[in-house]
Amino acid sequence: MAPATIISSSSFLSPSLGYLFSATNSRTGSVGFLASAPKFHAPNPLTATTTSISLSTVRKTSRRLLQVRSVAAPVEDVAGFNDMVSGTQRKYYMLGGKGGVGKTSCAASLAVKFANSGHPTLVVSTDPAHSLSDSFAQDLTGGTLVQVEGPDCPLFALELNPEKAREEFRTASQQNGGTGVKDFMEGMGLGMLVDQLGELKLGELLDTPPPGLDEAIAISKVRVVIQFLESEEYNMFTRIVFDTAPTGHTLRLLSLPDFLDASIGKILKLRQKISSATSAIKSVFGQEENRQDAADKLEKLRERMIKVRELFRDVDSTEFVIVTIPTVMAVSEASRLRSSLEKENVPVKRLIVNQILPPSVSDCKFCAMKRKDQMRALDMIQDDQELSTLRLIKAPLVDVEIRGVPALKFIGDIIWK
Ligand SMILES: Nc1ncnc2c1ncn2[C@@H]1O[C@H](COP(=O)(O)OP(=O)(O)OP(=O)(O)O)[C@@H](O)[C@H]1O
Repeated sequence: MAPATIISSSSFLSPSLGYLFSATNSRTGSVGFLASAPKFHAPNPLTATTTSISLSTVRKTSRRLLQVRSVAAPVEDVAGFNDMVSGTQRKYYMLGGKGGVGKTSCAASLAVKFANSGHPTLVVSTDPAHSLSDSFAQDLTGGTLVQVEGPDCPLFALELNPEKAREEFRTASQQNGGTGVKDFMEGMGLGMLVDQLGELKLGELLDTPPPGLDEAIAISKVRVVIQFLESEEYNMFTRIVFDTAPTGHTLRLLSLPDFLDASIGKILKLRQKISSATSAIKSVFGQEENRQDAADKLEKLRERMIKVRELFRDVDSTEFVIVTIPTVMAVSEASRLRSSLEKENVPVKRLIVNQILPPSVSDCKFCAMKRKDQMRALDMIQDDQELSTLRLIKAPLVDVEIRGVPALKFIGDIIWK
């Protein structure tokens, strides 16, 4: 058998995890890692067997591997990271998939990698069940930008709070002293049309929003944040990474801008029709200002929705990265997600298959079974017409919890090459 070439290696000292070490073998694709000072177990990258070695040996080996890398090895371009990192124009990456597959870990590690590659980066969570704080091991709650400590370049994080955004939207849509959709509609001069508008489900939309609206509002808030970032003070961000909610939420979110645009468009048209006829009466009752204000707010919401839709579909600046794990269920969901994204014209180029069992020469019965299942799921991807055309990024299951910037850098260096 031809000797393996070590093509990459990395190491870091994590306060909570001890000294971690990784090396990738170009022949087997195996990733060896995990060591905890002063003695630890690490798979030997050359033989894929586990050896007990000391920290100083790891340091020496690590140095040697880095030398090998810098002298002989071409950098593997599995994820096409060079392409992702090149250029200083702003790019948006949305990571999404089934619940629990590792979306947050992949999004956070990408953000760290961008920041360490020289891009001032913002990572935003639109998942109502945020885990960015857990992932970065730092309190990022509160709905405002928080700087993440550790990366070379500025990295900021934002956990959007849909509840808060909905409250703000609700307040904005209410008339003086009024509550709920009826007053809002009356404020729009559309009180008498509430019944006819039932078909537009506006009442439902505002009083009991369908799942996904929270996120749409949150995303529209993102747009506001982005506009804010576009101000001189914040125009430094060149990469924005979104950690999205699980598939169902995200799909509804992607189709919502169209739905809202159409609904709001119809409402505004109706309002226009009746406004000239009733303006005299309205001014007698002194409500014209409020009505105009409500109409302006609705129009602004519509404009934001259009911008969100454009953002989702702009091939030059935006990409949706699907994250999955090698199980039949997760792959099937990833396939459906790709197909739905395609229908929505959302650009997708990459698929991460996360938590793949690293190679081993001595599988236990459980691992052997698990590996077989994973192989089946990976074969499924090859045969799937939605997924087989995507750039496949295989990420190993690591034996530590991916928490904190050093751990994210570690996994990021494996995934994003
Ligand atoms: N490659 C991996 N190896 C080992 N553990 C992993 C890997 N990827 C993710 N994990 C772990 O799996 C758990 C879930 O990961 P993560 O929070 O990133 O998933 P998620 O898809 O964002 O979840 P949710 O849908 O709940 O938001 C975390 O504990 C994370 O550390």
